[in-house]
Amino acid sequence: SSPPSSHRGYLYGEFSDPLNDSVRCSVSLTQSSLTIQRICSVPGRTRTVFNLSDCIGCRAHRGSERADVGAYFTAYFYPFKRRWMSAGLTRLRVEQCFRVALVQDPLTNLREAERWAQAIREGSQLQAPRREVRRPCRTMILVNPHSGRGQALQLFSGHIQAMLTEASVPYTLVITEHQNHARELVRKADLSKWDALVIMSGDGLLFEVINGLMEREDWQEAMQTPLGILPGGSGNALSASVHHYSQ
Ligand SMILES: Nc1ncnc2c1ncn2[C@@H]1O[C@H](COP(=O)(O)OP(=O)(O)OP(=O)(O)O)[C@@H](O)[C@H]1O
Repeated sequence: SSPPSSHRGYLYGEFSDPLNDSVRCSVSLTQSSLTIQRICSVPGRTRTVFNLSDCIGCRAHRGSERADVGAYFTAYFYPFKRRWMSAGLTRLRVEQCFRVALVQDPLTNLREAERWAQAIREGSQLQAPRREVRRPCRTMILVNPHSGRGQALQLFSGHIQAMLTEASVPYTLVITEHQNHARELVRKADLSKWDALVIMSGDGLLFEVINGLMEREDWQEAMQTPLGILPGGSGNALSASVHHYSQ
């Protein structure tokens, strides 16, 4: 890789494809976007632009092979795309990984990958004015394993867990064990430990959590805690309404 130049809000570098070292691309980061241009002699559609407002996170890491001196940074985007055979737009996950091999020293390469990852993370946070929760967002996630067809936990580990890791969201998972478990927990919890409470269930568990918050002595302050709902029930009417009105 050639050494990147940087000045206010701008970073430029040349990296290789992690799967094929001979495929190289130039990457430039501005305050609002990440542009990837494939370096090749054949003209064509080789330029891709990602908005940083669609980026949920970026991490730097070493390769899986010990002998690999290169380091990597991977950015996770969720741009709106048209799903095949579907009329509406939906957010689809796109992962972009780059190999940094400036020098033969793995640590220097890792430091450079970290620098890029941090710049992309900071840029994406600045581009998301609607995100009101602070970062890192310490989250308590309550899952009712019996919600819907009993698949809420499976949905969590299949879809949500990886997104939280990619977005560097530290979380504590609580699997409810009985009716009113969430209500009692929230009523007594030290809410200063959490920046957000997220419920993965149908409507019933959110109802419990709101009741638990309202039953506290400090309910006025407690009700300011950001709440999130991930559809895990059968109907998910509340979750669909919240999503609809938040657009
Ligand atoms: N481990 C548990 N065992 C039994 N009941 C539970 C448990 N955890 C939560 N509950 C209770 O189950 C009720 C129903 O949960 P929830 O609304 O999440 O699922 P659902 O009824 O399947 O979803 P939907 O409302 O979409 O049909 C809640 O009111 C909650 O009190």
